[in-house]
Amino acid sequence: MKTVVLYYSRSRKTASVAETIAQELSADIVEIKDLKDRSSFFSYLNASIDALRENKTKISPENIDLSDYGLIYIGSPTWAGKPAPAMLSLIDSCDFQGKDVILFTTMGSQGGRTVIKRMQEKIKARGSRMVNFLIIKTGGKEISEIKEDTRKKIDELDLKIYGI
Ligand SMILES: Cc1cc2nc3c(=O)[nH]c(=O)nc-3n(C[C@H](O)[C@H](O)[C@H](O)COP(=O)(O)O)c2cc1C
Repeated sequence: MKTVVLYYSRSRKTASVAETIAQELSADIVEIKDLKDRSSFFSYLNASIDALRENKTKISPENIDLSDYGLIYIGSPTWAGKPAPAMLSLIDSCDFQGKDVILFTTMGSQGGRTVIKRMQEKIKARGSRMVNFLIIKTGGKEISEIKEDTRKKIDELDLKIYGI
């Protein structure tokens, strides 16, 4: 059973978690891009509003063929206690029927639980089940620390036993 890691990342923190997971688990990895420019400091407020309202956004790739995969990791940063719009848009556009899913989120300090809960509801409605989840705190941390924290979590949660 093949594993894939799908993620969105605005400032590369969720990307570093996703890359560590893919490396440790020898999984495929796909980055989802949000076609709305969210790079400037001023887009922060808009990004939070979009997340809070669960506004859809245009993404690339628009959807992903998951038929080769049995286990799917889905990762998003925490935005105003919600998943980033790119990941909710992706979940709505892919076929998750019968898949096992492990969700992960990064956050500065708080709100990760509600992100996991919301993504869990969304994937359940699309016919898959969450088998585990990870929340990684990134506030004040270097990328190397975030990667180390991710490796520790992978061991702690025994994530290598899934998808064998
Ligand atoms: C629009 C926006 C909203 C955010 N809201 C929260 C939040 O509610 N709680 C929190 O702990 N961090 C919040 N953060 C911080 C990010 O969740 C955190 O820095 C995350 O690791 C960034 O991931 P990324 O580098 O993959 O984009 C927010 C960041 C942005 C840009």
